[in-house]
Parts: sequence; C-alpha cells; structure tokens
Amino acid sequence: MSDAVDALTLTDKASILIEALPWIDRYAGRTIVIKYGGNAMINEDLQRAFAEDIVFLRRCGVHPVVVHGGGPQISAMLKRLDIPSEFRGGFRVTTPETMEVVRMVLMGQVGRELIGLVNEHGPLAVGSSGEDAGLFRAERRTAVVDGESVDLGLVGDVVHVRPRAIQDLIDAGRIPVVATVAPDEDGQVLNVNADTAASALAVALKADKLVMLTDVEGLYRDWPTSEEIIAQITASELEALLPSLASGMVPKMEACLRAVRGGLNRATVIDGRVSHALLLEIFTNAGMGTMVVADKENIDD
Ligand SMILES: Nc1ncnc2c1ncn2[C@@H]1O[C@H](COP(=O)(O)OP(=O)(O)O)[C@@H](O)[C@H]1O
Ligand SMILES: CC(=O)N[C@@H](CCC(=O)OP(=O)(O)O)C(=O)O
Repeated sequence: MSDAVDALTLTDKASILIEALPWIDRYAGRTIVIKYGGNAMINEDLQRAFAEDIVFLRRCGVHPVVVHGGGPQISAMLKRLDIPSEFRGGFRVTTPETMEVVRMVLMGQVGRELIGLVNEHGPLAVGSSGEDAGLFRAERRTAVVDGESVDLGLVGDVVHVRPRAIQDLIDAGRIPVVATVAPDEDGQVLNVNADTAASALAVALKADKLVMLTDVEGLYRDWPTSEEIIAQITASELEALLPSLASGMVPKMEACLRAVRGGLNRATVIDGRVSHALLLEIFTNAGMGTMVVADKENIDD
C-alpha cells in the first residue's frame, strides 16, 4: 500500500468507503459496458488494476461487460510479421492477411490475458466474440477523410446484435469479455472498431452506462492546440463537434453518441492511464473525463 494511503486517518478511510455507498445503490443490478482500449492496456500494472476494478464492480452487484480493443497489440504483431498497416479516419485498412492477424491477436492474445487476470480472483470471466452464438452481424463500411469516402477493406460496422448469449453469462454471474471481430451476412469475418462494437452491444443489452478507457484525459475542446477537457456534452452538441474531431476520437465519440441516442443514460470517456480509473469513475464523486448525456438533460444539473 502506498505511503499516501497509509497516512490517511481511519476516519478518512471510512469516508472514502462510505462515499461509494450511494453509487453502489445506484448501480447494483445494472449492466455497465466497459470499452477497454488498447492504449490503456499495454502497461501490466494498469491491466492488473483494471481486472481488480472489474471484479470489484461484480462483487458490488454490478454487471460489468468488457469489450476490448487491441490496436497497439495488432500493430506490434503486424510489424513482427512485416505486414504494412495504415489507419484512415481512425480505422485500420484491413486486407485478408491483416484480418487473420487481427482475429488471432484479439481472441488469442489480448482477450486471454485479461480473462486470466480477472480469473485470478475467481472463475468469473468468459471470453466471447462477434462470431460466437451469432452475437454480432456486421456490414462493410467506409470512412470519410477530408470529405471523401475511402475504402477500408475488410472493416465493418455492427448492424445487428443478438445479445442473448451475453445476457445468459450475465445472468449466471459471469463477466463477459468480448472481442470485436464479426461476420457479415456471407460469413466473411470483418474487423470492427472496438468502440463501435461496445456501443452497439451496450444498446442491445439496454445497459445503464458505457465507459470507455482511453489514453487521454477525455475529449479536448481544441485538440491538439489546447488540453481543455470538455467535462459534459449533450448528444446534439457532440454531433455538431464530430466533423472537427481527428483520428481515434472519431470512432470513440461516434460510439458515445450512438449509445446515448440508443437509450443509455450516460457514455463517458476516461483516462485509462490512471490506475483504477474505472473504480474512481463509478464509485466516487470525482468527475472524470468527458460525459455524454442525452439532449433533454440540463447539463448544469
Ligand atoms: N479532440 C480530441 N480529444 C482527445 N483526443 C483526441 C482528440 N482528437 C483526436 N484525439 C486522439 O485520439 C486518441 C485516442 O484514440 P485511440 O488512440 O484510438 O484510443 P484507444 O486505443 O484508447 O481506443 C488520443 O490519444 C488522441 O491522440
Ligand atoms: C477497424 C479497426 O480499426 N479495428 C481495430 C480493432 C481493435 C481496436 O479497436 O482497438 P483499440 O480500441 O485498442 O483502438 C484495429 O484493427 O486496430
């Protein structure tokens, strides 16, 4: 335990615990979909802390569902195999050869590592993917770069979700850990950005909240010139801002918008580089990152 924690008085420690009580009341029995970003999962200590947070949520009666990315790990493997790769509009251009690597890394490496860390605490995590029990059906998509539509190859968007298998795992007290490869209607497996898939699954599960861990503090108003974080934004305000966003933030904020428009109460983007960011976001009064809310809410509330 750190010196800072040791220095707290017993009263301080009790008040930190008791601060969690209304949040436990608020979220117990609810489903929270958590997008675990590749950039927030490359550090081993952060991975371990994230796994602890997920187990903590479950032990408090919350139903966490993890949808994981793995962009940096896919890029590293492609590099080792000497396969060139590029991103356009925040999405990886995916050839059939790249697709094989995406599938192998997400399901055989990234997902397995997280499942292992969670299951050190008990037999909780179960791996799944868009290919399992018909979870996702995808359709090929393009990206818009400088106003032009560009071909991305084997990249898809989730167009249909069959959440029954994931709901069964939740009902059995398990923690689903989902990789986001998904077949199209001809059975061709497509590479789906994990932010996009997390939001589709959250809507289909009628989750209470979507939380996205990333490698920045939140959504910057004028990135990269300023680092002023937007603490709260309504769906309409976000929609107006979307065309001005760059790179990885495009799929992320699109996903938050779709989640809130799809009926979730909240979609938040938080800094996955902060140890236990998820626990702090769910169980403390500390406002973290950027929260997207539905239009009808008064954001001063
Ligand atoms: N307005 C913005 N605010 C914050 N980050 C932005 C913004 N526009 C673009 N970005 C970029 O988006 C990145 C996050 O997306 P990405 O790398 O895909 O994250 P992850 O791997 O967590 O999914 C940030 O590191 C930053 O470089
Ligand atoms: C189409 C597309 O870009 N797919 C992503 C899938 C993984 C992902 O989304 O990972 P992060 O969340 O870590 O960025 C990719 O190939 O990198």
